[in-house]
Amino acid sequence: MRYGQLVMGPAGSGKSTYCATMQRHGYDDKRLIKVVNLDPAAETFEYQPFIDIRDLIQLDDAMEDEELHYGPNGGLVFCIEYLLENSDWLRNQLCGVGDDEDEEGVADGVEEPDDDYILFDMPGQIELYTHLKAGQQLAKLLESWNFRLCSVFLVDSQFMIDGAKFLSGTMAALSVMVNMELPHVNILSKMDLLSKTSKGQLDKYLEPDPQALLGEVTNESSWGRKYRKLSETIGLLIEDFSLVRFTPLNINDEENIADLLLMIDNVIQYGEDADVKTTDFDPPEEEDDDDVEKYYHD
Ligand SMILES: Nc1nc2c(ncn2[C@@H]2O[C@H](COP(=O)(O)OP(=O)(O)OP(=O)(O)O)[C@@H](O)[C@H]2O)c(=O)[nH]1
Ligand SMILES: [Mg+2]
Repeated sequence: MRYGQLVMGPAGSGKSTYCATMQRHGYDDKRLIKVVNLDPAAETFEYQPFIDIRDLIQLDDAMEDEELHYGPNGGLVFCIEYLLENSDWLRNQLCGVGDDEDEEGVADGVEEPDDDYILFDMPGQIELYTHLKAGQQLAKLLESWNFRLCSVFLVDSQFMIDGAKFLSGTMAALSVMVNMELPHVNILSKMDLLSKTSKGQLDKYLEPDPQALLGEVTNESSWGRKYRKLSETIGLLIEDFSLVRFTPLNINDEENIADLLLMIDNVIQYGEDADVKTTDFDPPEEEDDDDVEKYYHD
């Protein structure tokens, strides 16, 4: 089994910084956390990439191509689709097969390494995860290569300190959750940049009281007043089903980083395999009640 976090979020929300922070935290803990850069437009980052999509395709390739003629946004989507079409390349890289061996296709005999822990630093093109299928296809591909995955969705905390923004950030997180169909963790990034007052404002939303929150949303603008009932219903829905929760991250606070990593480890059941009991006794047919009872009891 291998473990992976798909690190997603809007442009500039702190994805690459999060990956670098986790990798450094891992080093300090003598734990190897690899990072794969899947952003073809990335220029610099502070982590050591284990694999870099730019070795396969760069955004400029898609934009400068005479036939494709993409702008930056369409170009980015094209690059990710190109990666999915050339998934052999990614699989070879993930299995540590060098480029010169690629010619022979994916080496069928190549074993996937065990216990790898990999963060996938994704592009800030939110539609890849909210409604396009590319994000989900990548997840399915990785799962077929033995990865146990979790979505990690970052939202900049500076954009979450009033009711209307909080509601729209929450809806974005919800659409990623629904579209990706993976265990999901939301992070409020850049907490170190919030003033004391803003932190206080944010606290109110972290344990949301929809009435207080929506009172604010709905009084703010004429739109808010007009659609008061709609906003209230959305707020109550999120509250009732505990659909969306955010965990704050201050990258200067080691304890905060450690707690967050532990939480995500639990979500992907990293390190728990030793406790998983398996059985080679096939579940019996439903009709035989005694056998069914014995199986589950055992
Ligand atoms: N102070 C502070 N700055 C941060 C933090 N996270 C990111 N930044 C800054 O915010 C900017 C964007 O951060 P990135 O990590 O590149 O964000 P990203 O989500 O990878 O951006 P794209 O890949 O362009 O979508 C950079 O200038 C970072 O230094 C944080 O936790 N604290
Ligand atoms: Mg980035």
